[in-house]
Amino acid sequence: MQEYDVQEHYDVIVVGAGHAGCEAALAAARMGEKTLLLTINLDMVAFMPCNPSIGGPAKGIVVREIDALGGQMGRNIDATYIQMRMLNTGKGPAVRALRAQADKNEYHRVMKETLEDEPNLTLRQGLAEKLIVKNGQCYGIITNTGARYHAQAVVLTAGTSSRGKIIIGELMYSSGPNNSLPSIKLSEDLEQQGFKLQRFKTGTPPRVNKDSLDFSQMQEQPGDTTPRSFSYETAPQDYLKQQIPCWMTYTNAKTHQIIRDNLNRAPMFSGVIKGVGPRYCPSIEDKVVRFADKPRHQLFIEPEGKDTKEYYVGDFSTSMPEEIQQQMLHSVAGLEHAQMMRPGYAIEYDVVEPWQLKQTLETKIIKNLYTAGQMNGTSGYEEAAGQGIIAGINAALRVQKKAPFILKRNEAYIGVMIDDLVTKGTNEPYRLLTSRAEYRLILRHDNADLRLTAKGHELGLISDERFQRLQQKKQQITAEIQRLSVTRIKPNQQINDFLQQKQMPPLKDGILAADLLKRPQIHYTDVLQFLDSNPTLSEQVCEQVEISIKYAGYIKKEEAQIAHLKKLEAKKIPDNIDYDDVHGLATEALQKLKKINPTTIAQAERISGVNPADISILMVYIQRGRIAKTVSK
Ligand SMILES: Cc1cc2nc3c(=O)[nH]c(=O)nc-3n(C[C@H](O)[C@H](O)[C@H](O)COP(=O)(O)OP(=O)(O)OC[C@H]3O[C@@H](n4cnc5c(N)ncnc54)[C@H](O)[C@@H]3O)c2cc1C
Repeated sequence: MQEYDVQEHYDVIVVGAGHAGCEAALAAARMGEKTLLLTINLDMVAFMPCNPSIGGPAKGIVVREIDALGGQMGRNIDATYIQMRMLNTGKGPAVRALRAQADKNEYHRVMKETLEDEPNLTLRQGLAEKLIVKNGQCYGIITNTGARYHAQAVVLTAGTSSRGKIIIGELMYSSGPNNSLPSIKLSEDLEQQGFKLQRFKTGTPPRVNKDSLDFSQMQEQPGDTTPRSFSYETAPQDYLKQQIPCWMTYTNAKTHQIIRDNLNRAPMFSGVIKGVGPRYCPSIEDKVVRFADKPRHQLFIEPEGKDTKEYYVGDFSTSMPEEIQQQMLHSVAGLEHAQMMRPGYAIEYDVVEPWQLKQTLETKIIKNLYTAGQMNGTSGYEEAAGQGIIAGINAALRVQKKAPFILKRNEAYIGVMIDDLVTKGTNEPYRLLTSRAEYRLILRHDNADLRLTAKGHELGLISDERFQRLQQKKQQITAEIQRLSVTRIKPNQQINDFLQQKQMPPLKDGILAADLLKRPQIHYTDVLQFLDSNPTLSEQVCEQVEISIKYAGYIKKEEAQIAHLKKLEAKKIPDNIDYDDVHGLATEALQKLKKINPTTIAQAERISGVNPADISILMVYIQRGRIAKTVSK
């Protein structure tokens, strides 16, 4: 192919308009950089190849974090959802999670429109095959048509297309998701540049036609009657008025028998395919074998949109041959006559081993080259988008010659995820879980704006007006907490009757309003009835007041741990450290420290195989000033 230089000026190039690529490109463009977003197929922008839903435990928090930083995912799902539910409402605030069922085509269409409307952004169809690299620095990409695009920074977000291979029973062929073109040469080029790649796999269930389903045999899963939104910008009057229900049914002994009888025909299960699969989204074959004592597994039957009859059979992901998938479906209550519109399939793809990345998602091997999303070893739209916005921001900051932007573990789930990836690597598709965060009570769904909006504003991604609104909200929360902390409620008939109803002893002396609120089963709105002249506050402010007071003890504990972490984060490891010169390190610690090259003592501590004794040795070495010249990373 004859190559030619494209005569267009770009600062940042983003390859791939999936969930990571859309956020990366929008962030870079909104920060003022001329950005090219190049993708294999414009009809698959922000495409959801698996479950058409956004959010859920931990993932929903990431969507809010993206929104607080000025990203698009929250706004896009608010504009295109067909059902919204808050999960885990009976549990504590740390694990509550918003989840929305998306209209898959609308989600794609609205995101594409947003990209098209973005002033500094050029959206173009094309397949990137090679990087332009000189002296260890990336200057652009070359496409399959020979176009050479130049820029100062490049973000790769190739997703499951990276040397993708689709598997349906005995059928295997080279392909990206949903029969799209695979990205083969870019993978080969990355290997040639010295990157270590590994193979992961994932799967998706069959889709069925609504008209062939018997919903009378399923349980309805309606949306919440009190609507909510992911984005802090979505106004309540824009909430969807008529939600579409999802449905639930179960597998049974017959389904499991069909699966067991055909395990040798499921290559993803039988081991014919070597890629590592997602532990937290196992195929139905996996579940039947791993949990052999379970008589049934839940299946969620979910619409793919409001203008389509296609329904997604959730939790039924499979790589069985098509005919077996039919049999499996027909064994399930309500699906006896299900007409399969698309078979389920598995996909195997390449991943850049993420320890080769810095916390900014810039690669350690090639300067000005960033990678984000599924190609860094994660699984999920939200995980991809969370990395995308960070890579896009850092690419723009590099062009602007400004300091990088890193979210720490105590600041955001996005920070937890990236730190896990670059510090520990991953041997399987990485999914965010609330259990991965050590500061769960601080990294809540409801306070993402309080944690991150100021950062988004500083980066130029949040408007002054939105920032002012946040400042006002903060002031109202502080003032109300202060008021409840000094206002004493005197004992009287009204409060004692109330306490009796709650099976609590009556008040003898007065009680501070905040102390009353700290009691279990007592809410902020309960306390208000015993106070004079209450201020008019938004629901969001009331929620913060209640959580801040009720969980004050736990929050304080986490804050103390964070203070300790900050001390360790402040202890930088010089870039030019020669670990071979640090005597006494255990062999495993030496190898890992050389491989990961941590930037702080806190990060070094989190590397598995680096023990407290190694950390002490390292700290003494650094304190003694054995390093000739300190170069910041
Ligand atoms: C079959 C299947 C099942 C899945 N199941 C689950 C699941 O159960 N749970 C879960 O959490 N996640 C699942 N996922 C993963 C989910 O789809 C991804 O996590 C998410 O889409 C990743 O976003 P991304 O932006 O990183 O990549 P993608 O969404 O894959 O987007 C990558 C984009 O880059 C484009 N591209 C690739 N290479 C090039 C190139 N060389 N030049 C130009 N453009 C390029 C592609 O065309 C695509 O548009 C599944 C994915 C598939 C395909």
